[in-house]
Amino acid sequence: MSIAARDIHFAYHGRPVLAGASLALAAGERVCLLGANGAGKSTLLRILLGLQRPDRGSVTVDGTALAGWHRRQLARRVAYVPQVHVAPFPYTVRQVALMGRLPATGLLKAPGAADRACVGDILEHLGIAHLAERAYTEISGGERQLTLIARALAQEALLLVMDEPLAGLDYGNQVRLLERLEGLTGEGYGVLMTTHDPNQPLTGSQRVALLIDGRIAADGHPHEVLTPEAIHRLYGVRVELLHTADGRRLAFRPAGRRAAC
Ligand SMILES: Nc1ncnc2c1ncn2[C@@H]1O[C@H](COP(=O)(O)OP(=O)(O)OP(=O)(O)O)[C@@H](O)[C@H]1O
Repeated sequence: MSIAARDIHFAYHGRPVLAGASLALAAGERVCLLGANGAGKSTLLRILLGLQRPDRGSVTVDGTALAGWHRRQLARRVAYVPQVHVAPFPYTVRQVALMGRLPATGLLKAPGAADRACVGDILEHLGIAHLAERAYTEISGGERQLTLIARALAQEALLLVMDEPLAGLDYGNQVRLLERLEGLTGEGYGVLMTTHDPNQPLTGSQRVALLIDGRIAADGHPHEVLTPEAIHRLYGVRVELLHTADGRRLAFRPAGRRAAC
């Protein structure tokens, strides 16, 4: 299963944002999309999901143009995990996750026993079963992110598109969420996520794509794509790459800084 955007052009009110961007995601891989603020990452994700129509270019799911998919069929292949938001009503975690069953049950039917069992299994699998009856408005940002992932998994989609899933999470929750995402890709899910931290794809991502000047300027293994030169092109800052004693890539840090003892 795969989703692919090819040669996407898009402008808001005549102001170009995307100018020939191409990006694909297949089941079983984790891809990080990096780009400066305003580069067009969220716009590209929305176009991939069919939430915004490109001015030019095509998006296909399993080789078929988005327009050829029924909305409900598509929802069972590709799921969107938005940035953590506060829900207007205090739905419980279980109710939020159950919303993911809508494409399967239809709007007019209440979820049945099989839907409830499916959601129960997913909450268990993601380690948040103990939160099932808690209000979504009264749990932490990390727990909300996991609840939104549970909703996406309940959709039965194999491809997950996530807009800055790590934003606002403390370090512990970032590590735990990344471990969960790694587990999901190991189970065959495809994960496309945006991030602002160039260190994050150094662990666990199979691919990283750089969105610069409206195009994907590089797309490949993080070790090949993420260089100090690439970080300079992306963000306009000079960095150096730190290595472990045995030569593995560890992290970027601003160039010229002395290490703390
Ligand atoms: N609805 C809109 N109407 C007009 N301009 C928009 C709209 N949404 C986004 N833009 C503009 O399009 C550009 C790309 O926005 P987008 O949100 O896709 O970037 P981004 O890379 O996700 O940014 P960030 O990292 O800051 O979230 C920005 O300059 C933004 O101001």
